[in-house]
Amino acid sequence: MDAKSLLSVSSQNTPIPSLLNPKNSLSLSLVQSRKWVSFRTKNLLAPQTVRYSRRLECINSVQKVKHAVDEEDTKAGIKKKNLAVFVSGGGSNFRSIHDACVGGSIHGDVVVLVTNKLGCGGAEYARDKGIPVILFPKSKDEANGLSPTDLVAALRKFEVDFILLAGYLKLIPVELTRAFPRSMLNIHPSLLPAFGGKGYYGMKVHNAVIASGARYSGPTIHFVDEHYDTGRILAQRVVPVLWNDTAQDLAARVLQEEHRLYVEVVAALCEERVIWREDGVPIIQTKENANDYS
Ligand SMILES: Nc1nc2c(c(=O)[nH]1)N[C@@H](CN(C=O)c1ccc(C(=O)N[C@@H](CCC(=O)O)C(=O)O)cc1)CN2
Ligand SMILES: NCC(=O)N[C@@H]1O[C@H](COP(=O)([O-])[O-])[C@@H](O)[C@H]1O
Repeated sequence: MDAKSLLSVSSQNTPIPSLLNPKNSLSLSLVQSRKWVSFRTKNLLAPQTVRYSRRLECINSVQKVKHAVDEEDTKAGIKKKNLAVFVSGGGSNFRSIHDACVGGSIHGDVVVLVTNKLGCGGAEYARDKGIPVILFPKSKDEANGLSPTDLVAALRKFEVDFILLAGYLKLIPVELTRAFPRSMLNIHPSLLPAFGGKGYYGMKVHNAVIASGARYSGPTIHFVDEHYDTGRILAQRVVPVLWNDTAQDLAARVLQEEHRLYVEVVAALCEERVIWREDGVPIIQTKENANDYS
């Protein structure tokens, strides 16, 4: 079945997640599994799809177009990275990262979205952008969710390089942390290790910070291990906590900084500028000076 017929097939909501995976180009495979959640194709002409439709139109000179696409896929000899984003809520960090990928400031593509809430804002945004959505984990009210081993297999099929947790509220099982060593990040809305761990998510974090009288807060981005919020810290930003701040005021100030920080850090990750110090602490090589780290 060639790509064009796959495109028409997808309009019947048949899942063809690999369609948007740049690695599959014209030899697209149809994923025959009732467990995939298909994506809406109404806005299939999202930027990355326009690039593929150009490839479809130039089928007779695929070598020239493919070469052009390959140039887009490598930057200074570095392969473009495939990203999986995990969300449970509105997905504003996911949108920031996706926008940065489309705009080119992140040398990556969001190839799949994973969520435990199919109706959340992040999943809706993904479907509107033609990004495949996977339900994880299985639960009593979402029986169609994937098991950890099925999820690892699905992420391998998408050739995912990095996993980015962005407001995902379930514990990532050890099957995933072992399958993606030093390749999974999470963003947390406090200066870890303070105000982290089980029970610390969303507004609960900001309420605790305000109640503690802390004068500073801010986002932390860390690698993910098998426990909540204990992985190696990669980046932090500090924002002030004002004397008359409500938890909502603080949440908004931290979230604004999250959007900036996550895009900066994922850009460094995709450009292979994350280095591991001998003591196991990850650091970021600055874009401007290869001898300077943050
Ligand atoms: N293995 C890991 N999994 C996850 C991590 C991690 O560091 N390692 N980070 C979290 C994100 N997170 C904080 O950044 C976090 C999310 C949720 C919770 C929590 O207490 N969840 C509740 C359930 C909430 C719900 O279902 O609505 C709970 O487990 O009781 C703490 C921290 C993502 N996964
Ligand atoms: N402990 C995890 C946690 O609390 N994560 C937080 O959830 C929010 C998700 O917002 P978003 O869905 O708009 O990106 C963000 O503030 C993120 O730091």
